[in-house]
Amino acid sequence: MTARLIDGKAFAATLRDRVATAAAAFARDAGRKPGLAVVLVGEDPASSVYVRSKGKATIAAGMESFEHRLSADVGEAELIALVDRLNADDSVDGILVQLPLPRHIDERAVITRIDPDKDVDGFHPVNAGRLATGLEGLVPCTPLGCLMLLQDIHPQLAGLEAVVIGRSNIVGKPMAALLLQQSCTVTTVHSRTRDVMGHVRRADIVVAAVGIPGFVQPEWIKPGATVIDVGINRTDAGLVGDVDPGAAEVAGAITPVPGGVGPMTIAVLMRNTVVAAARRAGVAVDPAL
Ligand SMILES: NC(=O)C1=CN([C@@H]2O[C@H](COP(=O)(O)OP(=O)(O)OC[C@H]3O[C@@H](n4cnc5c(N)ncnc54)[C@H](OP(=O)(O)O)[C@@H]3O)[C@@H](O)[C@H]2O)C=CC1
Ligand SMILES: Nc1nc(=O)c2c([nH]1)NC[C@@H]1CN(c3ccc(C(=O)N[C@@H](CCC(=O)O)C(=O)O)cc3)C=[N+]21
Ligand SMILES: [Mg+2]
Repeated sequence: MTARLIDGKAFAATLRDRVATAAAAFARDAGRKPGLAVVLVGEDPASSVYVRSKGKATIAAGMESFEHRLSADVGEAELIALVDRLNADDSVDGILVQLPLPRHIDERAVITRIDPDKDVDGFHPVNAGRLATGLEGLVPCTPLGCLMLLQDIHPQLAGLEAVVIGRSNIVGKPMAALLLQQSCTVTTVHSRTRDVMGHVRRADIVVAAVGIPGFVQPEWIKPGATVIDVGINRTDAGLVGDVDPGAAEVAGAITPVPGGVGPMTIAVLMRNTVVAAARRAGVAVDPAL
């Protein structure tokens, strides 16, 4: 058996089309375009590439893009002052501070400074709390993109066994919260879990967010399970995921790397920006977005 490949790139393109339609409706109703501010500190080449592709996607969706590039030695106070200005700027609906930040800057201090209603990454503890308690908020882009792919394959997620590998605040924890909200039976495993394989073997849905190339072995996968590979690892062999490619011979459906979750992350960022704009302006937005 060979798994169906989940085409995240194509799915992301359809989501970006719907976002563009919603952005145009917003512009008509609110008299201005939705605006996304992206802040990049330092010149890490990979981060630079992401920031450029976010800027392009923002403009292609009919939204305003504000890029702020600061030098690697910028002080924490100066970065926080920029966040304060973006919070106060009415043309800015979404604020994204590219992570990781240089070591001399306290990431937490910067993220908690962002207005939660402009926090399109969904990283602010207020948005984490809203997600955990079922309140309307902004949901982290990568896990929400994974959920959209999963819902496409499993219109009924309720009752399915889901195993999330990894417990970071930006992927694993919000992914588990979203699956729980969908009434999956959710297990989160991490580096201190005694028998990772034993948990993964029971799963109808596996989401791998570990950061170790090829970590998830084909033998761990229950035949027919759906596998979402969040991993983005740069190796000598190129960009690889957290799942061994052999898993495609066992799974029912699997996301490729590249072309799986990565493009969804950017498309959901666009989606979150229009949603944030509509809520801030008090205008309607397509509830299916
Ligand atoms: N496609 C996209 O858009 C995105 C992709 N990524 C990618 O996803 C991956 C995960 O990212 P992120 O969550 O930020 O990574 P983190 O490093 O923050 O978290 C990794 C998690 O994996 C767990 N882990 C590490 N080793 C093991 C092990 N041997 N067994 C079980 N669990 C283990 C860690 O456990 P513990 O908590 O105990 O340390 C931790 O919870 C990376 O490859 C990253 O590049 C990330 C964001 C967006
Ligand atoms: N505040 C913040 N928010 C983020 O969302 C954020 C961040 N910081 N820091 C870095 C990570 C990583 N991330 C990715 C986005 C898109 C792809 C993506 O589009 N990947 C393509 C391939 C791109 C390539 O070839 O390099 C793919 O998987 O097909 C990957 C990774 C967002 N992140
Ligand atoms: Mg730091």
